[in-house]
Amino acid sequence: MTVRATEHQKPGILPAEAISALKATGAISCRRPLDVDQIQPASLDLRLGRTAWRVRASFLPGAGVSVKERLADLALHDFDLAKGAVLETGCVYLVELFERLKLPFDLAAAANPKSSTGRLDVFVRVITDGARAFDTIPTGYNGPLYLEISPRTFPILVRTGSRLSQVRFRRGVSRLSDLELLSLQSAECLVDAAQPDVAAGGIALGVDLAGEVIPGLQGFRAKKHTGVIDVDEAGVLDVEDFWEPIRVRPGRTAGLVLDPDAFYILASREAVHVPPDYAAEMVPFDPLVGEFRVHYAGFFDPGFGNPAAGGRGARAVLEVRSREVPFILEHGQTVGRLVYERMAGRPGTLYGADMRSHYQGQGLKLSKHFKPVGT
Ligand SMILES: Nc1ccn([C@H]2C[C@H](O)[C@@H](COP(=O)(O)OP(=O)(O)OP(=O)(O)O)O2)c(=O)n1
Repeated sequence: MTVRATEHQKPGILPAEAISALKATGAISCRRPLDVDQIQPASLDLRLGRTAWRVRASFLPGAGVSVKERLADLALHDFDLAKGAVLETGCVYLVELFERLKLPFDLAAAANPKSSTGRLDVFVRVITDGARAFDTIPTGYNGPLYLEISPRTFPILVRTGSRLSQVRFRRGVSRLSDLELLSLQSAECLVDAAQPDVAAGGIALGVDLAGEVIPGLQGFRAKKHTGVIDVDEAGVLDVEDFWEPIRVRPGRTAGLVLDPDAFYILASREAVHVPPDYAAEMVPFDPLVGEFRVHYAGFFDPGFGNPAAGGRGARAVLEVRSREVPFILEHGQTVGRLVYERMAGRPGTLYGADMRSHYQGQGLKLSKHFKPVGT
């Protein structure tokens, strides 16, 4: 007898409704009730708990060792986040999250910084007890979650309940092959490129350095020695206090020399679209191209850029840093790949259908903390 797979049993990324069901069955538990908007179309935002530890260095506990055991050696001091605290650049902090997981044996989870966190150049990664890899929570994991936080450019003000990271739940294998990706590209136009480049399970994204998104503007370079950014306050900061605009120089080749000490916000040349039954993730274009790194935050929600959810194709935001040496980026150069995965079911609310979505239909967009510029 064949049993018809229900939405909650099908392979794929779990939609909001199935994430709610995990909460109901105790696979997700929290020390305080979920915030109303904490479950997103294909992910759950994770909240900072009360205590932060400043640690000597980033670490992975390794098999059989708990994070608390490692903290006994590595913590320099701890402090309370209840009334808010500033996390300084160049330091590594660890915070226990409110959410705990007790995953069934057919469900794994993967964490990623929220887009707003990546756009501020705050490096965050989830670790678990016994972890041998960051941001990876294996099937059957039963235990607490911790967030490593390391602000790179701006000092940030965080508090208990701040949401810097998010987690997706995945059943089985749901990634599209190159062939499936090509056929979805012709049916749905995932990336509006004249000649889409599909390889290694991803579709290539290039960088716009010709000022096609906001005329005359290539992007933004972060200023140094700035004030503090409150991660929970949207739309309040003046762009010029934190960013220098990088302008296109008429008559010059559209390129940009990346300074290894600087952080840049750029936009993809192509508009991106995620159909409602899929979720996407931006991955580095080629790990062998080690000169620069694009993006820390790579989850793209079902409905991003989709007409059904008020989008009309939206640019991906590229968070870019050069590594050891200055590196020249050229207009249109491939900087990342979007991989697409099937959803286990279509989420009831798509990204952008809700007024709280900050980046639907975006052009070259800084994080939500800044007053809007351009598009
Ligand atoms: N490098 C990236 C990563 C993501 N996104 C887009 C696709 C996502 O669907 C959208 C929102 O991502 P998050 O949910 O991570 O962002 P926030 O939670 O910070 O924003 P919001 O408050 O709008 O949910 O941003 C992007 O343009 N460029």
